[in-house]
Amino acid sequence: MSIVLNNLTVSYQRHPAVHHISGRFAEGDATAICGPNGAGKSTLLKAMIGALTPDSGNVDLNGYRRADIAYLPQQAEIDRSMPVSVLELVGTGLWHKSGPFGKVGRAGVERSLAALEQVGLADFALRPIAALSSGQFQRVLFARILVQDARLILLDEPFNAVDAKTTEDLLRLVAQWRKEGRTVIAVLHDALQVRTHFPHTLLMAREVIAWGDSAAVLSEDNLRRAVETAAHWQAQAPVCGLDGARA
Ligand SMILES: Nc1ncnc2c1ncn2[C@@H]1O[C@H](COP(=O)(O)OP(=O)(O)OP(=O)(O)O)[C@@H](O)[C@H]1O
Repeated sequence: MSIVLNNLTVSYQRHPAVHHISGRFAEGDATAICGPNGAGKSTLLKAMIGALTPDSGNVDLNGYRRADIAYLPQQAEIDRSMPVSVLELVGTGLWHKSGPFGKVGRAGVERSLAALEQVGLADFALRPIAALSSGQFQRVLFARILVQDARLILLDEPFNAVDAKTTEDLLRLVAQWRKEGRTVIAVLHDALQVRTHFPHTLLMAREVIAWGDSAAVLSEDNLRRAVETAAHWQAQAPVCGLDGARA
């Protein structure tokens, strides 16, 4: 079962952010989505979860329902002033079982605590989420994905503003998800990370620049083409750096 993009176009106020993209994400595979700032990467993920409606084309989820998809937005999109504890936030990962206002129950609490243990934050359960550092908060969001137990995991820049140790720990979870046969799709800017942990890459600049084996896709030539394509509609366009840094 794979996820297929059929000639997908998604626009904001009729300006396409994703333009005629076709291709497929294989079941159980880990794919990175790379490209310059403003290339439409986040827009693509939002279209995949149904938060944005395509102007044309479609996303064929091949039977995945919304409850089968765990989606991690960019941290900047999450309101951390919400008065909820770490444990409560992790428990919302069970929403597809408990309903939006439902109680998670003892089993749910235990599952959430186990997930927090797995991300190294067992002692943080009762703290307010506002009191966490960026890296700790990202660990909590990964714990939420663990309890959600989704077949398809979409991550938008999951290691942004996260230190090396936390990134390493969270990448271990990604490796575990791959072993468990889950499909992982992550927007990333670090080419070294992509090559090491994600066998396939979609390099995009509104349209597909290249899609396939990560090492081949992240060639200097393709990265240059991504920047050039983006330069038509953007003054500045950083892209995956070959040295692993955000160029
Ligand atoms: N809510 C919105 N309303 C209008 N335009 C938007 C909106 N969100 C994104 N855009 C525009 O759509 C384009 C693609 O944005 P998107 O956030 O998908 O890119 P991205 O590749 O994820 O970028 P980045 O690497 O900077 O996160 C950009 O030109 C952006 O300005």
